[in-house]
Amino acid sequence: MRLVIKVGSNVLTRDNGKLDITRMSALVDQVAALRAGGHEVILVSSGAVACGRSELKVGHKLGSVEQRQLFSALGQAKLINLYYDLFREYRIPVGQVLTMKESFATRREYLNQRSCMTVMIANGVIPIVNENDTISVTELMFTDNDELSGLIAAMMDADALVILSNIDGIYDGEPGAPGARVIRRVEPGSDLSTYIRQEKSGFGRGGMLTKCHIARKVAEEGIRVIIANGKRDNILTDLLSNPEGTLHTEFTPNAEPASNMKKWLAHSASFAKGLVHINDKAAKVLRGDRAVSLLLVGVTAIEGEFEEGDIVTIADGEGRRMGVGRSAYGSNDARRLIGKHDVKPLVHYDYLCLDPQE
Ligand SMILES: Nc1ncnc2c1ncn2[C@@H]1O[C@H](COP(=O)(O)OP(=O)(O)O)[C@@H](O)[C@H]1O
Ligand SMILES: N[C@@H](CCC(=O)OP(=O)(O)O)C(=O)O
Repeated sequence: MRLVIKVGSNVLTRDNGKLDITRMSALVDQVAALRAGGHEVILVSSGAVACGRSELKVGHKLGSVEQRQLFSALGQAKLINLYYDLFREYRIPVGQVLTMKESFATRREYLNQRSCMTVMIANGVIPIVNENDTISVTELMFTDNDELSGLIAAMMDADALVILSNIDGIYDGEPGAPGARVIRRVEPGSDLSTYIRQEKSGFGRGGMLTKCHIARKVAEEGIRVIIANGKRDNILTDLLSNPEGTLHTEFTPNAEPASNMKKWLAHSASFAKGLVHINDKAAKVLRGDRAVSLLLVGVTAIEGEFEEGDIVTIADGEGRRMGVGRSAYGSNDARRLIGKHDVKPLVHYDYLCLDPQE
C-alpha cells in the first residue's frame, strides 16, 4: 500500500509555537513501523515557518511575506535535519522535495515531479515534501499543505492520503461542544459546509474548510482519505491495525478511480488559460451518465488566448464553472470553428475533468 501522510503545522508545534520534537520522533517511529510492514510512505510535512520562528529573534518589524521567506529558509533546514537524524536511527534514507504550485503547471513539469518521487521510492528513500515557501510568491502559493498533499497523492497514485491535524476528525458541530461528534464516514456528494467554522487553528494556514474540499476531491479520484489527530499517540499504527476503534473521519473513495490524466487536470484548474462557455444542452449532456467529449457545436463563446494542449475552464450557460479540460485546439482555431459539426472535439472525454456536483 502506498500512503501519503500529511503532517500539519499544528501537529509539529507546541502551544508556545516551538517545534514538538517528541511528537516528531513518535511519528517517525510509526512511519518506520509502517515501512517495516511493507508500506510505501511519502511524507508531506509542514513546520518550516514554525521551526524557523523559534530560531531567530528579530528586533524590527517584518512584513508577512518577509517573515514567511526568512523563517521558512531557516526552519526548513532544521526540519529536514531533524527528520534525517530521526530516520537514520532506523537506517531509513530520506530525501527533501521542495516544490511550488508553478512546478505542476504543465503536463511535462508534472511528469518530471512524478519521476523524481518515483525514483526515490523505488530506491527505498522516503520523500519529505514541503512547499518552497522561501521563493513561492503569494498569488501562486498552495492554499496550504493539504492542497499540496492532495496533489501528491493523486500524482503518485496513492492508495490512501492520511491528513494529520490537531483534531480527531470533522465534528458535526463546534469541536468540544457538548454532543458534538466526529463524523466517521463521508460519502461522495455530502455537504459538510454547515459544520465547518471558518477560523484556523493556531499555526495552520488553510483551516478545516480547505481540508474538506481537498479530501472530497481526492476521494472523488478514487483515493481513500483519512483526517485524524496527529497529536494522539500511535495514531498511524492504530489507524491501520484497528481502524474501527480509532477516532477519525474517512472519505469513501469513488469506486472507479480516475485516470492519471484526469487527476492531473483536477489539480490544475488554476493554470487554465482560457474560458469556454457552453450552451444548456451541452452542459446537460456533459453532466449525464455517458462518457462524452465537448464538441464545438455546443460552444457559445471562448475567452482568452491559449494553445493546443493548454488547460481551459468550462462554464455553463449561466457562467457557472463546470470543470476543466485540455484543449485540442488553439484559441484562434477554436473560435473560428464555434458551432461547427463534424470537426474533432474541443475537449476529448479522456482530457475532460468535471467538478464533483454539490
Ligand atoms: N467542524 C469542524 N470539525 C473539526 N475541526 C474544525 C471544524 N471546523 C473548524 N475546525 C478547525 O480546523 C482546525 C484544523 O485545520 P488547520 O488549522 O488547517 O490545521 P493543520 O495545520 O493541521 O492543517 C481545527 O483545529 C479546528 O479548530
Ligand atoms: N509550508 C509551510 C506550511 C503551510 C501550512 O501551515 O500548512 P498547514 O499545516 O496545512 O496548515 C511550512 O512548512 O511552514
